[in-house]
Formats: sequence, structure tokens, C-alpha cells
Amino acid sequence: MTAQEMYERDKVAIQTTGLSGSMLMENAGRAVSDDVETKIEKHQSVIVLIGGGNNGGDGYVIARTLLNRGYQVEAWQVVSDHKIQGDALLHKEIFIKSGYPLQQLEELGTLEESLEQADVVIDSMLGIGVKGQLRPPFKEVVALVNKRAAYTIAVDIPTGVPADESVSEFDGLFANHTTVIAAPKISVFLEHTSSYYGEWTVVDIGLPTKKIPNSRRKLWGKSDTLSTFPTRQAHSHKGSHGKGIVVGGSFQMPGSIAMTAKAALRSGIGLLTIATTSNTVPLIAPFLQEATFQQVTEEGGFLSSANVVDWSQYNGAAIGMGMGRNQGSTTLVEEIFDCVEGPLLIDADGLYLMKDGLTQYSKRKDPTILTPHPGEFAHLIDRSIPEVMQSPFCLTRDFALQYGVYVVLKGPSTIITSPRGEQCVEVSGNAGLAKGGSGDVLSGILLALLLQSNSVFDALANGCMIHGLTAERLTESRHSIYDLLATDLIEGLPNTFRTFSSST
Ligand SMILES: NC(=O)C1=CN([C@@H]2O[C@H](COP(=O)(O)OP(=O)(O)OC[C@H]3O[C@@H](n4cnc5c(N)ncnc54)[C@H](O)[C@@H]3O)[C@@H](O)[C@H]2O)[C@@H](O)CC1
Ligand SMILES: [K+]
Repeated sequence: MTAQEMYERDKVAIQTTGLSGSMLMENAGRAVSDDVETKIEKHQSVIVLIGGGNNGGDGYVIARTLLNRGYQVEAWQVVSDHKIQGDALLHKEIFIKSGYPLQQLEELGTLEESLEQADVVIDSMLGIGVKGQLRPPFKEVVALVNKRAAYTIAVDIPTGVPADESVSEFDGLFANHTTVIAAPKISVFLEHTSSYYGEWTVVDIGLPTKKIPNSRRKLWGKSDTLSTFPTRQAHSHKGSHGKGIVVGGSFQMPGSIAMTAKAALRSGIGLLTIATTSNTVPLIAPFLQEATFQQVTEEGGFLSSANVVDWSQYNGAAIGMGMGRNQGSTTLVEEIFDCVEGPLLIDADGLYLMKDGLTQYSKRKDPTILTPHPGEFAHLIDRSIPEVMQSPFCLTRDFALQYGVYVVLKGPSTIITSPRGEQCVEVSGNAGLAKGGSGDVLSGILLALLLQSNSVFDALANGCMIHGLTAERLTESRHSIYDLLATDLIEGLPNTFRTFSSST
């Protein structure tokens, strides 16, 4: 959610049901306290830092709830009294009438002494309402907290961190854990802001799900994969699971297309053909007994035309892996655009070669899927990589809408966007995937799932999840994030598929 979407949901909840802001604040404070209790012990000393808006209001509820439950808590209001208004003021009064003392920040030294004694700091200073660079005293308090080693838990969002995209200059509090209220904010998933959150959990505050506006964005979870995973009919045959073709490879890079092909085969595709250069075939064929091969016209060792392929035999294609960026291959990419029936996935070098033909892609009647990493996407839209990283949700959405394509922007948080602008973010995986070849494997998994699923969007999200979970499982057992190779991922796929697969 963006900050504005969060405010809108709160507003609609209050208007349609009669829930009040102060009830939501009580719910939020209680829900955060429950989550905090899983992180702290009764003997530890806890400081709650309270700011002047509704995030501060949550802080009074949290301090009172933890004190009621027997924790050692010091509550510090870091702003002057007149800043506390509305629901926050109501909860400040309830806190005081419950018989608990409130510390007021007058000079930083006293707070610093308390912070030195504290085991745990709860940051309830600023939430999604922060605007611009931090002003005093927040800037100074954040600097003090960041200097100390106490375990820090942020409420909703670490103070100073923007909720939304496109803000690059800010001072933020570094939390060890963030208890996010109601729904993750966009900045949870951005490279330049996610590290401020530490680990994070989302707590429910009782918003009426039936009444609040639906989000156009979704965090894809394991339960989504379980409920949308394609089932295999007991009476199915190889033709029921799709006939796919992968186009790519060159003498210098024979491995890429081999990994895509192997991953597609391990992901349940019915039949797979590899269209590549003549000298690539003997290099990879011994490892791919289940595949068939199609030699494609080439020039100087690079693919140049696929006019020998009978495209009507195939239900879908993936193109680009290891094919090089030779201009002679541009024709091939254009031909494929005209000829392929069914989903067409474009990855790696294919993305470079298609750049000039982007407008053609909006005319395809079947789904076109682009799977760039941020560097490839930056190249496609003529922006810098940092610009892409700061606004990945907006930029991929604009692009998908403009060209009528699906975009899978790969990264620690992979963002999947449909041509209608729906988005989901998928966060499985780990640093073991940050290696050459991981993307080739992903393309193979995606092609296979595209040909077995009714929904393109579900196939893409599930494929990303299978890929990420496989990396997680392998680094929990046989591998580490250092040694994990793309070929290990392929060998790890069976174990992940066993979790999700079923037949009827
Ligand atoms: N009904 C609701 O709106 C609910 C809100 N909740 C909480 O309320 C938060 C949002 O509350 P608010 O909208 O009051 O916003 P915040 O509490 O995040 O921040 C607003 C305050 O920050 C100050 N401020 C803004 N930018 C600043 C800067 N750069 N330097 C210093 N001070 C700055 C403003 O003057 C204002 O006092 C959420 O993050 C969540 O924690 C929850 O209580 C659940 C219900
Ligand atoms: K906060």
C-alpha cells in the first residue's frame, strides 16, 4: 500500500461501519503489543518513544498494554504537549489515568542515559505521515537510537522512512524488527528502504475487509500458490501439459539455454524443443535427453532467422537466453513476435534485441511476458538503474500498461505486473540466487507453468515462488548462499514441486 491508500482504507472503514479512529488505534496498539511480546522478555527494560501524530498514539496504547501485562516500560513523549491531539490525546489520557508515568523529552542527554540502560526500544515516533527530511527533535533522537545497540522494534514503519516510492533523501531509524500495521507499505520492498525495517510482520487491526477498497497490489504468499497451483489430471498425456520451444544459445553461451530447457522439463512441461545454433546442439544435447532440437539459421555463430521452425506445433515460447546481442539477431526476434502462438516470454539478450520493436508487442493477441532484472529494465526504458530501484512499482506499471505486456521485474522482491496494471510482489529466495544462470532457470520454470495454467498472472507468481523457495530450501540443507549454483536449483526443483503438486 501507499500511504494514501492506507489513509483511504482507514477512512472508508470508519465511514462505512461506525468504527472510530480511536478504536482502530486501540486495536493497532494491542496487535503490535502481541507481536512485541514474541520478541521480548519480562526482565528486559523497554523504552517506548512516542511522537506527535497517530503513530505516537499507537505508542501510548503499546506502553499501557505492556505495562498492564507486567513488562518494565518507560514511555517517552518526544514532542511538546500541544502536539498531542485527537485520538492520540485520548489514548495519552487513558495511559495517564491508568496510573502510569510519562517522561517528557526536555534535553537529549536524559533520554540518552535512559537509552543506554534499555534492552529494547520501541519506535512509535513517526509512521506513514512523515514528510521530507526529519526535523528536530526526531533527527537527533533517531541518531541516538541508531548509535545504541538495543534491540529496536518500529511500529508500522521505522521513523523517517518514507512509505512510498521515489523518495531518495531521508534519515531513517534502523529497526531490528518492524511490526507493520494492517498491510505492508511499498517501501518494505524497495532496495534503498527495506534494510531499515529489519525483519517484519504484519498485524491485523480489524479493518472490515469486505468494505474497504480492494488493492491493485498483492503480496503473493505460499497459500496463494497452494490454492492456484495447476493440478495434473490422472488421464492426462504429454500433449496436455504444453509443447514449448526455447530459442537462444550461442557458441559462447551454450549453458543458458540448456538450463532454461532443463528447468522447464523439471517443471512439468509436456514436450520441449530447443531452437539454437548448430554448434550449440552437440554441446548441450548429451545433458538433455528429454528435449528435441531444432537447428536455426545463423550468421557468425549467432541466431539470425527462425523461418525453418513450424511455429504452429507449439503452444508457447521463451526467447533470449544466451543468444548474444548481435544486431543480426534482431530479425529473429521480430519473426518470433509475428509467429508464436500462445504465451511468449522474452528474457536476457532478447530484451536488448526487442527494444526498438516495443510498440509491435502491444499488438500481439496472446500474452507477452518480459522478465528483466533492473539493469535490463533500465535499458528498456532509458533510465538509470538507481531510478528503477527507487520507483519499480510505478515504472513497471506504466510500462506494462503502455505496451500491453506482463513484466516480471526480478530482484529480492520480484514485482509482477499485468497489462491491466495489477501487481503482485513475491519475496521468497535469498542471496544465493544473485548469480549468473538463476534467471535462465526462472525462465524455464515460468514457460512450463505458463503452459500448464489458466492464468498468466498466477503462473508467473507461482513460478517465482517455486524458484525462490527452492533456493531457500537448498541453503537450509545441502548448500550455502555462496556455493549455490543455478544447476543446483534445477536439481532442487523436485523437492519444492512435491510440496505443491497434486493430481486429480
Ligand atoms: N485511523 C488511522 O489513521 C490509523 C493510524 N494508525 C497509525 O497512524 C500512523 C499515521 O498517523 P499520522 O497520519 O498522524 O502520521 P504520523 O504519526 O506518521 O506522523 C504525523 C506527525 O509527524 C509530523 N511530521 C511529519 N513529517 C515530519 C518530519 N519530516 N519531521 C518531523 N515531524 C514530522 C507531523 O507534524 C505530525 O505530527 C500510522 O503509521 C499508524 O501507525 C493506526 O493507529 C491505525 C489507525
Ligand atoms: K514508527
